[in-house]
Amino acid sequence: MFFRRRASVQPAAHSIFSSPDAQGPSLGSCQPHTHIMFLKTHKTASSTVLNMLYRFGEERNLRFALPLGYQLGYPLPFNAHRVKGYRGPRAIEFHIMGNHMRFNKLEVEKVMPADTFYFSIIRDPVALAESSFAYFKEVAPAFRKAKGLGDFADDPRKYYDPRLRNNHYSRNLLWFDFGMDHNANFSMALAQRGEAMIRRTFKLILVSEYFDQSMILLRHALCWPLDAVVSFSLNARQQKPISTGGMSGNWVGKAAAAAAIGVRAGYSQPKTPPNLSLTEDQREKLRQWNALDWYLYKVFNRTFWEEIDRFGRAQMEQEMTLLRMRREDLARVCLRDGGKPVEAQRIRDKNIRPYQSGLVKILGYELQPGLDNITMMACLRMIRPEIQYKDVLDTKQFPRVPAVQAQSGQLSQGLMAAAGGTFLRQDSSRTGEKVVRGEAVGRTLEEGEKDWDGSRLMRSNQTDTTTRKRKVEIV
Ligand SMILES: Nc1ncnc2c1ncn2[C@@H]1O[C@H](COP(=O)(O)OS(=O)(=O)O)[C@@H](OP(=O)(O)O)[C@H]1O
Repeated sequence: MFFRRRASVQPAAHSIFSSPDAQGPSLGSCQPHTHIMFLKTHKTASSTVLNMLYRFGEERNLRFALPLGYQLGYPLPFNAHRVKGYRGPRAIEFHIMGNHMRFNKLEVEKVMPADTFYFSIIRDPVALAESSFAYFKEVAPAFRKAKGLGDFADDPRKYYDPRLRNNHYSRNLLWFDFGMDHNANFSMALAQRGEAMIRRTFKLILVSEYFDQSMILLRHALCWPLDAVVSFSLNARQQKPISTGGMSGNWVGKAAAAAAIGVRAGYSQPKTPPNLSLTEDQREKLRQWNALDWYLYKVFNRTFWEEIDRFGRAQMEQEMTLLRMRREDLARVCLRDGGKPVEAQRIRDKNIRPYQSGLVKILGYELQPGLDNITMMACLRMIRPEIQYKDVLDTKQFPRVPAVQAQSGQLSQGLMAAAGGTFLRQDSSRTGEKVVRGEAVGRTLEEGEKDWDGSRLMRSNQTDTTTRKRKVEIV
C-alpha cells in the first residue's frame, strides 16, 4: 500500500509557486507518473535532475528508495539490500529511486514497481572527462598521476591500471554506470548489445548539453507540471582557478570546517587547479579512450533529436521559452545576487553549502532574504544540495526516536558527535572523502564490519526494523 497524503506545505495563495504559470501548457488528460527510476550517471547534470525528483516526491509525500549512506552501493553493482527499509521483493513500497548506483536491472526490479518509468542522462564524453577529472582528480589514481587532462589524454594507458579502485571514473564512466564492463575492448557488436540493453529498459535518455529540451521531453513523458522541471543548475564547477590561502582557497566541506575534525592529510593544503585544457587531437584521443561512451552518446543523441522531431520543433521552442521565463522568474524571487551561483564559503547558511570535491570549487546558491515562509520553503527545495536533501528525506521517511540514543550511550566516539541536536557523519562512500553534518538523530550505532571500500558498516537501532546496517564512513 502506498503512503500518500496531501503535500504538507502548499504554496500560499500569493506565492509565485501557486501562480497559473507553475502548471505550464496543458498536458491533456494524462496522469502524472509517480513510479520513477532515474539512473544517476556521474558528471552529467544528474544532481540537478535528482533535485527535481526529490522536490516532486517530497511535495507529494512519495516514498524514496534511499541509500543507507549516500549512494546505492556504488561502485558495486546495485543490490536491493542497499535500499533503506527494503523488505524483500514482494513488498513494493517505493515510488522514486535516483541516487548513484551501478545499474543492475534484476535487483532494481525487486525494489521498484513493474510500471516504473526508467530514464537517465548522458553527456559528451569529452566534457564529462573534464568534469570528472576536476572532481575525481584525487580519487581516481589514473587522474591523480597525470599532470593535466591533456597529459592523460595523450597516453591514458601510461596512467591507467584497471585493477585500481576508483579508476572507473577515468574510463567509459557512462558505460560503467549502466552496469557494463567499461574495460572491454570496443567492437561494434558489443556496443550495439549495450545499446540494446539500455533501450529495453530506459524509456528516455536525456542529454546534458540540451538540458532544457530534455526537461520538456521529460515533463511530457512524466505528465508533470512545468514547475517540476524548472531548476537551477546544481553541482556546477567554478570555471576560474581557485585562489589560495585561507579557507577561501581550500574549502574542505562544511562540517569539517565547522567542527575542525580530521580531514585527510594534505586536503586542507592550498591546491593548484587542474589543467583541463585540451587540443583537438587530445579531444579525439579522449573519444577513442572512451569509445563505448562515445558510441552511447552518438546513438542516444540521435534518438533524442528524433524524439524532438516527433514532439515538434516549433512546440519545443515555445515550451523552452516558457521554461526559461519561468526559471528567470523563480530565480528573481528565490535567489540572492540575481541568481548567480556562488562559492560555498560565501553561503551564509551552512546547511545549503554544496559538498566540495577535487581541486575546483563546486558552487551553490543563497536564498533571497525576506521571503515568506511558504515561498522560502519552495525556494529552498530548489537549491538544497543533494547530500543535505537526502538527509531531510531520510529523516522524514524514517523518523528517529530520540530516547534510544540517550539511553544506550553506545555512540561511537569520533564517528558521531551528537551535540545540540546535530551529528557529524563522515562519508567516503560517494567520492572518497566527505563529511556531512546531519540534523538531530536518535539512534544508536555500534561499530560493525567493514564495507567493501574499507568504510565501516554500523549496526543501527533504528525505527526501521528491517534495515540493520548503516554505513558510517571514515575519512
Ligand atoms: N542544468 C544543467 N545543464 C547543464 N549542465 C549542468 C546543469 N546542472 C548541472 N550541470 C553540470 O553537471 C555537472 C555535475 O554533474 P552531476 O551533478 O551529475 O555530478 S555528480 O556525479 O553528481 O557529482 C557539472 O558540470 P561541470 O561544471 O562541467 O563540472 C554541472 O555544471
